[in-house]
Amino acid sequence: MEIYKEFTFEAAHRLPNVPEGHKCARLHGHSFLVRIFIAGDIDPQTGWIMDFSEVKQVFAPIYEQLDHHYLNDIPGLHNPTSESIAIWIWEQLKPHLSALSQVEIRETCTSGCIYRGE
Ligand SMILES: Nc1nc2c(c(=O)[nH]1)N=C([C@H](O)[C@H](O)COP(=O)(O)OP(=O)(O)OP(=O)(O)O)CN2
Ligand SMILES: [Zn+2]
Repeated sequence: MEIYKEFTFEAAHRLPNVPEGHKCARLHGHSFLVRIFIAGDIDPQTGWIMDFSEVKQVFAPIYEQLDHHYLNDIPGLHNPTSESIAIWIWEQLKPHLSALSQVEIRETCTSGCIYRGE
């Protein structure tokens, strides 16, 4: 079974590698949505896979780096596409959350990506 915890953060970015004239080369912002998925078995004692608040606690320092920041300034996010952000979050989170199974990013209401570590 999988559980997820959802977060939203506000951030600005621009995409430096898009073709000339592409709208995303210009500075703009999004209300990003992040879903952190955890896979595992239900503990018969607690009745849960993991406490949602534990996911929140582990994600907190990563969240602080993202919320109300200019993403291009963050080391490792010089080209902050949804894909790069998902991989960046995965690489920071996985060492602290071994049951992490998926990171989902939604950049707009209609656009996003899912990363499962490969
Ligand atoms: N594969 C990706 N494509 C695009 C990314 C990305 O991260 N990965 N990012 C962007 C821009 O950041 C843009 O802000 C979001 O894209 P888009 O869906 O085109 O935004 P719109 O709100 O304008 O979408 P409409 O459906 O056209 O209204 C671009 N591409
Ligand atoms: Zn954008």
